[in-house]
Amino acid sequence: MNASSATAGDTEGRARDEAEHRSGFACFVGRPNAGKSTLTNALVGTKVAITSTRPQTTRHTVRGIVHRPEAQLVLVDTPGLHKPRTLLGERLNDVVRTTWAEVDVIGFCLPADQKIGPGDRFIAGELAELKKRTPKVAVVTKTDLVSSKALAEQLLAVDQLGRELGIEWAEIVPVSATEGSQVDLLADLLVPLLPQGPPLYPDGDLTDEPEQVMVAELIREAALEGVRDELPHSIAVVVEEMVPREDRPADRPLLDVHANIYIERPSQKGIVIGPKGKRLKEVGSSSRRHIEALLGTPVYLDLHVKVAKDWQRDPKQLRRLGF
Ligand SMILES: Nc1nc2c(ncn2[C@@H]2O[C@H](COP(=O)(O)OP(=O)(O)OP(=O)(O)O)[C@@H](O)[C@H]2O)c(=O)[nH]1
Repeated sequence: MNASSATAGDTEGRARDEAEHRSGFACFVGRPNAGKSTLTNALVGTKVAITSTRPQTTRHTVRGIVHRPEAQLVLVDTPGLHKPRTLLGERLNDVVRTTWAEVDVIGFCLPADQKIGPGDRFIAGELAELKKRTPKVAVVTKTDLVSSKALAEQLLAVDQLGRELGIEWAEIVPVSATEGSQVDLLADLLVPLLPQGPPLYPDGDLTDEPEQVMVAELIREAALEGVRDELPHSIAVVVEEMVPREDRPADRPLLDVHANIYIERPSQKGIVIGPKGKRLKEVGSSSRRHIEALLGTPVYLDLHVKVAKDWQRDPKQLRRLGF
């Protein structure tokens, strides 16, 4: 084979590869605590979405990106859809619906260890109403927590739920995100449901969430650890500034991060700060470690606690806090 025919063959091969490449957006929906964030992390292979044992901790739409030679799957992680009680709750549900309308495939997460309940039916009902014919994959999560008999029953129940509501599942996939079981299989099954197209993001990108938002989420996650049950929904974090410290030697950089933790009532200040500032210090040092790991640079973290009175019910404050 001479040089020119080899080149022509290569070009053809590349054109064929590009024609077969698939790319698109997927989102996981499901009731709070269904395991959506953990699954996103397991698929992407790094900590991009915030997980916690508390429900409704994912406020921002975080994208994780799964890179495959033949496909790129962009995961959009939404807050849990739930019956709204406050203005914030309504806004969150709007975010969820807007996301659903934009993605190429929806993964509906149902935990294997809990019977299908009203929360799941509420979401399934909304999915059935979706006008666009977006493929829906039922993902039965946390399979490590149940016996194979219980899992089989749950898979049947999910199938039945689809029949009742007129949803045609493209697939029903059992996974365990914490054990990494069937996670790759799920990606394999999602890819063919994406439209053909070139990669949407540069190779190697894991998320396009602005760094400041991710840093704020890491601080909020740390601030939520071990606090009273009513507090989580009252905390918002805004990173005001991230600037490299001047006059540092090139081999010893330092990034100054200034962030505010907002609470709703003055009475909550003590909970966040703790006796003699002990809790706030812990929040600072634990989130700083995560931020340094995320950004790959030493960080000086300057944290302040501020009261934004009843921010969840105030449209102006919600906008300022990024909702
Ligand atoms: N045993 C087990 N636990 C899991 C698995 N996936 C998630 N969890 C746990 O379930 C809890 C909730 O998981 P998340 O991923 O935060 O759930 P989520 O659906 O994103 O929750 P929201 O942000 O509230 O909507 C956490 O304590 C996870 O560690 C799994 O595969 N196995």
